[in-house]
Amino acid sequence: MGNILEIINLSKNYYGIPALKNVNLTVKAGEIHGLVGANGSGKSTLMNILFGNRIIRETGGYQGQIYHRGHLLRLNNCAEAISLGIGMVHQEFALIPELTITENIKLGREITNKLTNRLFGHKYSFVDKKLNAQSAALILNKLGLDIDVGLKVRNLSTNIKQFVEMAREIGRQDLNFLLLDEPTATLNKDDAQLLLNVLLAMSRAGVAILFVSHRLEEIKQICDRVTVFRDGEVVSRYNQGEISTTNLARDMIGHTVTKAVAPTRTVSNNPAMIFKKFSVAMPGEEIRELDLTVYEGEILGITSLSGHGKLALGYGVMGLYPAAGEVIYGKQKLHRMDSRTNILKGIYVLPDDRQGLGILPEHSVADNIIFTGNQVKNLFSLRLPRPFTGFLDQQKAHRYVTQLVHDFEIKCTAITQKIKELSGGNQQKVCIARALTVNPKLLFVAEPTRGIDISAKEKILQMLIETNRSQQTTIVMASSELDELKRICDRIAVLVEGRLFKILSPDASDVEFGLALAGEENI
Ligand SMILES: Nc1ncnc2c1ncn2[C@@H]1O[C@H](COP(=O)(O)OP(=O)(O)OP(=O)(O)O)[C@@H](O)[C@H]1O
Repeated sequence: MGNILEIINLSKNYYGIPALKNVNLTVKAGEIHGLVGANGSGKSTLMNILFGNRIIRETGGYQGQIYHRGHLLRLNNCAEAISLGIGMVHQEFALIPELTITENIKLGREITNKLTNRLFGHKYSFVDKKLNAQSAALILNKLGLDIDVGLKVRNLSTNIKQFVEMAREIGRQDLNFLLLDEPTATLNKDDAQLLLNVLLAMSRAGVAILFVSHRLEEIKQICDRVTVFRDGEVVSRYNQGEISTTNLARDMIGHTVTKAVAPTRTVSNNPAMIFKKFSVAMPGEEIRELDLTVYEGEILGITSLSGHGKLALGYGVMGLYPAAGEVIYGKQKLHRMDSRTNILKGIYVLPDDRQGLGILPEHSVADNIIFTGNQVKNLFSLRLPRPFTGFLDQQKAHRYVTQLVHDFEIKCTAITQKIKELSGGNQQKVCIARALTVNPKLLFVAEPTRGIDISAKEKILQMLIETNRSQQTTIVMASSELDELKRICDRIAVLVEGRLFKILSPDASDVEFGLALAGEENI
């Protein structure tokens, strides 16, 4: 089969710092080609070049040649890529928040009304809302999602947004080359499998796919070939049959990875937080009348299928979506679901929506790490008498941030670098560093290892365990990564349709979890 894509000696610098060095790569028609590498190794940069993303031109372009179906590719913008049949599913979503799910999926290729087509021509015809909605719902059904397609994207959870992004691309008839930047990062195994099946079907239909994932098992399962990046260079390449997750991990990280595991123990039965008939109206991810007790000092896992509520609990407590019911924290009822009030009480929520809620994009890595700790607890302020309070202790902040950047292996040119210039995984590490800086009594984390490479993932899990054990921080971890939950949690709550279905021990088998996630009792 011929090459859809041929890349010759591709290099890219950002402000003189190399992100890609002499990359050579081919992708054949109908091939699924995996791309793996540690955080900051250049994967998204390559994808952005291939999709004509303007950040590439704004930062000085690239060197080397790219051929798409035999023609030299020189893209000025993403619209040109789309017109050539290239599609992209972004790591950080590229959806229009104010439009509905249908409008996002059908944008630019709406089905128009037959009668007005005949009267005014296609260009001036009315959009057939009903048919568009039916078609969007059908595409989402292929991905296993049953949702009201009239909902605005602004209010959706990250995993539902991921389905919408994917649906927008698979609904295209003209697609010949699809770029996927971690499309399964927000999905649990079952949801991810549905998506992988769709990718396999697309490849059988001749679409070439470049597939970035930190889940090496997925790479092994569906890729015809895989290329490994380290520090912007190709370090190895494997054909299907030769792909082993151990080799991929070794090549991309350069060392072996030790898995974080928390020894089992008995936790206190003092409640840290009690939810009584607690509901959160997060569209597509609602929690309905949840009764749940979180115990002091435990790590409680929360999992569910996509759209069944696992992400909404922390958002509800912080008042980011309308909530109803009762929450008792310690011995007192929480009267206000409000971020600042609750942070002062020792509650902190690390959201999964990094771009929307997690980072201050125009600020430095250092500012992002110390921001909440300093704003709310004055952790880095000079201890001066009034009225001289509020000045930053630069040295203390510098020492602290430098240490965390080292411990978390955050890849940045300096702690003064703007966070928006970091790779996605490195931004996520900064968000976690900020949460741990606040040293909360009760920490809600949602998808903490999303987009994180296999080495840093274990470091983050280890840090959560250490914070829990040494600071007695109670942790509620919402995740689609069952394996991670099983390794670090004391108990795991399974939600079905926004309600607590079951609480399982981390030792429960995958079959028991599978049944619970599907809302079925053990036989
Ligand atoms: N806009 C930018 N300005 C400056 N440097 C950037 C910019 N975007 C990316 N970089 C740098 O280029 C390098 C490669 O980043 P890239 O996002 O391509 O990595 P990645 O392999 O996709 O990582 P991840 O797995 O974390 O998504 C990183 O060192 C990053 O800091």
